[in-house]
Amino acid sequence: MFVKNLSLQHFRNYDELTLDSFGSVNLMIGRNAQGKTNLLEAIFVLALTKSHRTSKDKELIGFQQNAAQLAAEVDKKYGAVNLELRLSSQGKKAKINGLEQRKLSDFIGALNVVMFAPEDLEIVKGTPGIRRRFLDMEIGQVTPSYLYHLQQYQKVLIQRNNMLKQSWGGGSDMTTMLEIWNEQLAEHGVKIIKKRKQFIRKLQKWASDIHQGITNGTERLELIYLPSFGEAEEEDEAVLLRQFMIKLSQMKDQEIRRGMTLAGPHRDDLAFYINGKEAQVYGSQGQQRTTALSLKLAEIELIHEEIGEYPVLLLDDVLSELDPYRQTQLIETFQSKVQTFITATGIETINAGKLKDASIYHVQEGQVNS
Ligand SMILES: Nc1ncnc2c1ncn2[C@@H]1O[C@H](COP(=O)(O)OP(=O)(O)OP(=O)(O)O)[C@@H](O)[C@H]1O
Repeated sequence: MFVKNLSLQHFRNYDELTLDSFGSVNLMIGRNAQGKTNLLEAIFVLALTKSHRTSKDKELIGFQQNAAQLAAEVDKKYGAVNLELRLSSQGKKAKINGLEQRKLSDFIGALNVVMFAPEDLEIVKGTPGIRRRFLDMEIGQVTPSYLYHLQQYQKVLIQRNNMLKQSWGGGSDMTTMLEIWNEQLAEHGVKIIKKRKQFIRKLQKWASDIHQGITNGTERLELIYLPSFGEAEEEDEAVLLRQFMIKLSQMKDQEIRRGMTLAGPHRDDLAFYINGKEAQVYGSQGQQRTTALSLKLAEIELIHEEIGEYPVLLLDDVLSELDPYRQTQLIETFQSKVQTFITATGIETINAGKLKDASIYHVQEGQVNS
């Protein structure tokens, strides 16, 4: 997959911008707060209709503006596609080749990206919610139906939680309503859990190989899914459905007392183990960073395996954070097979000698010069 060009209107600090003829490796150089990350973010938003760093679309729209427009032409295995996305307070409008898409999930996946940014360390170190967001974003990119089930699940979850909060005292009316919600929750929840398990199993395969390579064979990385019920290995939908329903009925009294849903994919987590020890608890900062890097590199391979072509790689301010060995390892992974966009404050901060034929862009106060 190859992003040929990008145009932005009222996106972050870009009033009007058109960049043509991107190369295989594109280096965005500039001082802090000039708009380098905003460029990578724009490509990310065109892929997922969401930012990697904020859930508030309003922040993406230029100050004093009502709407932002993003567009790019992407070369894919089966031809070129034109992507357009408009963000405004009324919502999002997405077009592929000029045709408006009824559902955003029909737009997501036309462009695939893998973003690696300093905050990805939080996938290893941070709260379970960050890991679930990581899983949801990554699976959603390659499996649009996952996003549908996620949306439906979240709707049911809100309604079910509202009912639990209203504390009807657990009478028979409530029991009947709960049973209806339970069925809907489990129907969508099971699809989400199954996909997450499959994704983690495949990601584990790539990530552990890559991690071994980066650490010269000294570290064995394992990814372990921590479901809120049942066994991590169970992937049979009928079994999962039964287990989910049983768990919900076991938790009923506790849920009424606490006024919230206590089992389901919204309570799942993912753990990383290095040589048998949990990285979040025992890993050094360096090991946690390498784990995040292995995950991202694994994603590149996984997307390739799933859709038959490589995603676009977005490296935001990360090369300078890696030691020369890891930088080289990373560069060798993407060089000549994955189109890459890299931000850095100065060319001297990265091992530019290893980068072949990089196109260089200078970013200053929302203006870009090549
Ligand atoms: N909605 C917005 N409208 C206008 N400008 C914005 C908006 N959001 C952020 N900015 C501006 O964008 C700039 C930050 O851009 P960006 O995050 O791309 O920085 P950067 O060049 O990657 O810097 P660093 O190297 O520090 O990460 C800031 O000047 C900020 O004021």
